[in-house]
Amino acid sequence: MRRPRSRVAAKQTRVREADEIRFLEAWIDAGKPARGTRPPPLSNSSSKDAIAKKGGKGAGGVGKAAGKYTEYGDCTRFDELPLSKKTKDGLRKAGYTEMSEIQRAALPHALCGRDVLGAAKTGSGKTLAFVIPALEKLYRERWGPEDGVGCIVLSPNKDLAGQIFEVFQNVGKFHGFSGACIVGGRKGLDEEKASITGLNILVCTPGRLLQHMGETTNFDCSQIQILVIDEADQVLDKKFQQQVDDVVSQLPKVRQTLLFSATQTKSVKDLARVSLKDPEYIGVHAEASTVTPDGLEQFAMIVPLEQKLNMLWSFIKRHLKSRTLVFLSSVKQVKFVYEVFKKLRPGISLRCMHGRMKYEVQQAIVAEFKEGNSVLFSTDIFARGLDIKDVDWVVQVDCPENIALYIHRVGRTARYNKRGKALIFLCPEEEKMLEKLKAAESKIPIHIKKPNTEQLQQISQNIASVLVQYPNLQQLGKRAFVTYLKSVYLQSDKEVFDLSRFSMENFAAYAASLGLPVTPKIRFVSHRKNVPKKYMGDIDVKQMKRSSKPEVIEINPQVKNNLIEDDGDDDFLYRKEPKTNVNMDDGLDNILYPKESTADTNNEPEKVTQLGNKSMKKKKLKINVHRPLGTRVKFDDEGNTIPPLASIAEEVGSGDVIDKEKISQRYAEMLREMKEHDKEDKLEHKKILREKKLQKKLKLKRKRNEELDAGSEDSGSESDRDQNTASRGKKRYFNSDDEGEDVSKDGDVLAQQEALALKLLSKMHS
Ligand SMILES: Nc1ncnc2c1ncn2[C@@H]1O[C@H](COP(=O)(O)OP(=O)(O)OP(=O)(O)O)[C@@H](O)[C@H]1O
Repeated sequence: MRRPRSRVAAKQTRVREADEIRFLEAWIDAGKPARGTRPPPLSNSSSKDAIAKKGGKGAGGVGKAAGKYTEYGDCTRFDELPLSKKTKDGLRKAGYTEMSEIQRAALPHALCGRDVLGAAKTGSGKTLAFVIPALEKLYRERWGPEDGVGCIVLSPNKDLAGQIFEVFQNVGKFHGFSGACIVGGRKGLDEEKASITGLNILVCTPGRLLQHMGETTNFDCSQIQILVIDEADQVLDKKFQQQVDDVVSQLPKVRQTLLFSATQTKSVKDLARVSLKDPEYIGVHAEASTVTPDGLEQFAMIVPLEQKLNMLWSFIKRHLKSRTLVFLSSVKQVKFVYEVFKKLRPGISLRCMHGRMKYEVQQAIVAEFKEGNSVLFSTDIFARGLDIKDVDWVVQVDCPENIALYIHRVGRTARYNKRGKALIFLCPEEEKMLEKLKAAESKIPIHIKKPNTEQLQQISQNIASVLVQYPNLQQLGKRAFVTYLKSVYLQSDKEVFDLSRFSMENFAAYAASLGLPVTPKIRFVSHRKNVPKKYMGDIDVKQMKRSSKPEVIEINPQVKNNLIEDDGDDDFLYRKEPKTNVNMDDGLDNILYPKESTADTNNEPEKVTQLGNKSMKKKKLKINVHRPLGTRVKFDDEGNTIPPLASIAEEVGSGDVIDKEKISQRYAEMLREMKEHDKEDKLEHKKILREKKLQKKLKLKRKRNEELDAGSEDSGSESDRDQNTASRGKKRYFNSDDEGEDVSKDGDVLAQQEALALKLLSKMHS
C-alpha cells in the first residue's frame, strides 16, 4: 500500500531534521569555546584576521572544514554559528546578518548549554542573545506541542514582554513552536487558561505566570529546558522577589538559565535564588570607557522646580522636528502635563503612556509614536527595554531614582549604532545626582548646559487659564503636585532626594507653575512610618522647610522677591516659530542653550538664579509665593494679585479700579436687605403659628359644644352644666354687653362670637 505523499514528506523532513540535529550537536560539542573565553573585539583588524584563520566563513567552511568541526567562539556572522536552518532563515528574513558584541560573546556559550549572566549597553541586541539559544535548545530537543512548556522568559512588564515575543515570532517563524505573551489583566485569563498547557514558549511577567501556576489545571512547568530573565536586575529586585522565588521553586533544577540586563546584578544571593550553575559572566562593555551607548550625547541642566514646565515647553517648541520621549515620575504628572500641553498646542503631536492604560492602548500609542515626529510623555514603564527606532531625544523632567534607571531611560535613544541625545533637568536641590552622574566610576559622559533664559517661555499663566476653563485639570494638577512631592519624599536615596531642602516658597512657586491658584496641602508626610524625626508631627511643608539648609533654599532671587516673571506676550501660544526648521543636527543647542556654554563640559552648574533674569525687565506677574497655604490668588488685568474681596467688588462695580468705598457700600446694602428679609420671614412664621392655634381652638370649642348639646338632651340641669364647665376650668365666651351672662345656651350668639374672633385675628395679621 502506497503511503500518502504528505506522510512521506513529513518523514523525510523528520529524518533531515534528525540528521541536522546530530550534526549541530557534534559541532556544538567539538567547536565550543573554552570556559571564560571571549571573542576579540571587532574594531581590531588583526583580530579579524585571527578569526578568519580560526574557522570563520573566511577559513573555508561553516561547521566542518578539512574534516574537522570549526570553532565558533570567535565568529562574527550568524550563519557561522551552529544554528538550525530554520533559525538562520528566520534571522536572514528579519535582516540580521552580523552579530553585535553581546551576541558574539554570549551566543557561543549559550548554544553549548551554559548558564549565562550577560550585561551590555542598552540597545546593543541582548534580546537576540537569548531568543536564538532558546529556539535552538527546543529544536535540538525535538520539542513538540505534546511536550508543553519548554521555555519561559520573564520580563518586568507587559510591554517589554510583548516586544520580546515579537522577536520570537520573527526569528522563530520557520519553527513550528507555539508560544504566547502571558501578561497581567483579567481580560483573556480564561482563554489563556484554556490554551497555556499546550504552549511551548511563554514570555510572561512573573505575577501572571504565578497566577497560572496556582490556578490553571494541568499547567505544568516541570519539564522546562530553558529559563530566561530579561532586565534581570529588576526582576530579581525586591519588587518581584516573592513572585520570582515562588516561580523558580516550581521549575526543574536541571535546566539552562540565561540572565540579561544593561545594568547587571552580580549579587551572589540573587544568582543563588535562580540557581545559576557555573555561569559565564559576560560584560562586553565592562572595559568600555562609558556605560551608555557611544552614539549618545548627554546633557544635564539645573532647573528650579518651578521652572521645569517652562523649560520643557520651551524645549518642545524648539524641537518640533524631533521624536522626543519625556520621562516624568508619576502617572498623574504624565496625565497632567500631557493634557495641559495638548490644550496649549505646541505645534507637534503629543502622546502619553503609563501603566494604567490597557495593553492594547499602549501598543497603539507606541505604534503611533513610531510613525513621525511627536512627543511621548511617559512614566518609567517605558524606561527599560523598549525598542523604538529613531528616538531623537530623551528628556528626563524628573530625576531618576538611581544611576541604573538613568542609564535605562537614556537608552531609549541611540539604539544599535544609531545616534541620539538625552537631556536631564535637575533641581538645584538634586545637584548630588549630578555629582553621581559625573563621577568617574559612573562612566557617563554628561555635559552641563546652562539654560538660555532668553529662549525660556513662561507658560504658568497660560496653564492657569487652561485650568480655569477645565476644572478637572485643576484637580489633576493638584494631584500631580502632591504625587510629585510624595515621590521625592519616598525615594530612598536621601543624598539626592530630600524634601527638607525645598522651602515653602519652592512649593508655592511650583504650585503656581502648574497653574494652581492654591498651594495644595501636603499631609502625606505625617502618615508615613519610619519618617525621619524632622518630618514628624502635624506636618505641613512649613515644618519641613525649617530643617533645611538656608543656602540651598534661596537659590532663585525671583523667589526671594516673590516674583515670577512673565514675558508679557499675549500671543504666546501662536507665536511664530523661528525661520529655521529644527532638527537633530541643525545647531539646536544654540537655540535652547547659550552659545558660550556649548563646549563647556566641566563648568559647575550655574546657580539657577540666571533663569529668566532678562525678561524680568518686562511686565511682571506678581504672585505672592509667601501667601499662606490654602489662600486663593486672583489676578487683575495687569497681572497683579488681588484679594478675593476686591474681585467681588470688581464684578459688581462698573469701573476697572477697585474702589474700597464701593465695596463697603455694597456690603451695607447687602446687610440692610438681609435684615429686611429676616423681618418678613419672622412675621410670616408667626402668622402661620397663630392661625394654626386658632384653628385648633375652634375645633375644640365645637367639639365641646356638641358634647354639651348631647348632655342637655340626656341628663342634668343647666346649673349642673355650668358647674361642670367651670370646674373643668374651660374658658367661656361672653358678650361684652352682657358680661356674666352665660351665652353658651344660645348657639347663635356663639356663632357670632366665633365670626367676630376670626375677623379680629385676621385684622391683626393683615
Ligand atoms: N545583529 C543585529 N543586527 C542588526 N540589528 C540588530 C541586531 N541585534 C539587535 N538589533 C536591533 O537592535 C535594536 C536593539 O536590540 P535589543 O532591543 O535587543 O537591545 P537590548 O540590548 O535588549 O536593549 P535594552 O537594554 O534597552 O533592552 C533592535 O531594534 C534590534 O532589532
